[in-house]
Amino acid sequence: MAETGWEIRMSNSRGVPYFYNAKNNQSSWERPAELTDDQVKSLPGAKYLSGAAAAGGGAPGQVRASHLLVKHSGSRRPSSWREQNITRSKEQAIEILRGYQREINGSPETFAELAGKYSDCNSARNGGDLGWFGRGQMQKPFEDATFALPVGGMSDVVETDSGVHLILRTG
Ligand SMILES: N=C(N)NCCC[C@H](NC(=O)[C@@H]1CCC/C1=C/[C@H](COP(=O)(O)O)NC=O)C(N)=O
Repeated sequence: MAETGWEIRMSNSRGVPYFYNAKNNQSSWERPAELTDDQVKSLPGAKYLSGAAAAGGGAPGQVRASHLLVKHSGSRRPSSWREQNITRSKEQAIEILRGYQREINGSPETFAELAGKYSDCNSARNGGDLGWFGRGQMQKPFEDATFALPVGGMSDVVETDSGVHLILRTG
């Protein structure tokens, strides 16, 4: 809990984040006026905030996305925080990712939770959030898939040299 007592929780009923203060048991759909941008971004649960709310939006032409990456033996770096030496085949990686895709079933909250547990990218610590990026920053298949999604949209399986991904566009 941050020193202010505020944290961000996901409302199951509405499927959107809200602000909760455990110190005085106060909750609010709107961002508390006393919190600065930096304070909001570092609150517990900030990963649930949409792009605009969490990081004050990106520059024009930028998008924001989260991803769930499953690496395989052919990945450019077949190692991650989860597994020192990744030996699964690409086919196995796709099968595993399809399992997560079924469990996510279109829910951004479940996406963030599964990415946080299973993604082979360090962004797992932020529920898969990669922040804002423009064209030319990510590998092309990932960039094209993200820019083709509507905000809130989820990709099918996308392949890059890193492995296989599910992408959720958040901004
Ligand atoms: N701007 C942000 N937040 N970070 C820089 C991203 C650099 C970019 N990365 C990617 O394209 C892969 C695929 C999509 C996400 C991503 C994440 C990779 C995946 O893991 P790795 O294959 O590296 O072990 N981990 C970090 O880079 C690149 N041009 O290589």
